[in-house]
Amino acid sequence: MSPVTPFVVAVDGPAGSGKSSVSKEVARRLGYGFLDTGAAYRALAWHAEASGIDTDDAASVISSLASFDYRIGTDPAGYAVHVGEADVTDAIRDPQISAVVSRVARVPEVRTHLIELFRAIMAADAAPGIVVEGRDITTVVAPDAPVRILLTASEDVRAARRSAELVGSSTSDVGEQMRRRDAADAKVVDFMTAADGVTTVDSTELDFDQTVEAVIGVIRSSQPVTG
Ligand SMILES: Nc1ncnc2c1ncn2[C@@H]1O[C@H](COP(=O)(O)OP(=O)(O)OP(=O)(O)O)[C@@H](O)[C@H]1O
Ligand SMILES: Nc1ccn([C@@H]2O[C@H](COP(=O)(O)O)[C@@H](O)[C@H]2O)c(=O)n1
Repeated sequence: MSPVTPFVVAVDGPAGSGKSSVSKEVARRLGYGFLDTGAAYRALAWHAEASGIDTDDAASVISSLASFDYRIGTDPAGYAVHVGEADVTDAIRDPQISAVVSRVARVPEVRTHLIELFRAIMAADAAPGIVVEGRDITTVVAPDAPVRILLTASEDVRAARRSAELVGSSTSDVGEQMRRRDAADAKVVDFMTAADGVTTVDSTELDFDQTVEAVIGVIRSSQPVTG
């Protein structure tokens, strides 16, 4: 296993639970790096579609890894995702990518390849800590992280928050797409129940700032008091 930076904050949870937005803000406030792992699966789905590959065909998806020139920064203030020369930061959020991303994420060779990449990024990060978020971070990518959090919220609240971002989409359609993606992803990894040693932060009744503070509270309570 590759080495990881000394202070990793691992965050997982279901779709729309706030993993990326909350983790990014936590990292910004603490001066930590931020790694959005879902962006890599999304970018690979984008790359496969852009290359005319059938994302249902695992062998073709695996072969697309050879030309997958993926780059993501860890500065929470300068978040950007590139595949080759293309800036795909916005394109990978398209509902069309959300609809197919689970197909590439279920391929074991893809997961092995990307998990190695995530561990290398974590190990190379120069910040004093790094907040890493995605479906399997507390259980597979960084099971030994000193802080492990399952960020969640009720299905209705998650659907309402996500649909508020998407112009022209009803909450019920968005909720249905999230349910479908969570069901597909849950066949690969469990992100609905907290594993041993993982702290649950439920933001159903919290606003964004309260959720960020709750996560920072968990991080602070897990650090030894000095001085
Ligand atoms: N506590 C909160 N209160 C209000 N809005 C929130 C809260 N937490 C997150 N949000 C908002 O909910 C939306 C979904 O959050 P985000 O995209 O970070 O979720 P995610 O878990 O990364 O989703 P996905 O796995 O689908 O990428 C965003 O618009 C975010 O600003
Ligand atoms: N650690 C991860 C992260 C993501 N995935 C897959 O990617 C999809 C998109 O992730 P978002 O966090 O951006 O929503 C997600 O639905 C999973 O299919 C993963 O498998 N493991």
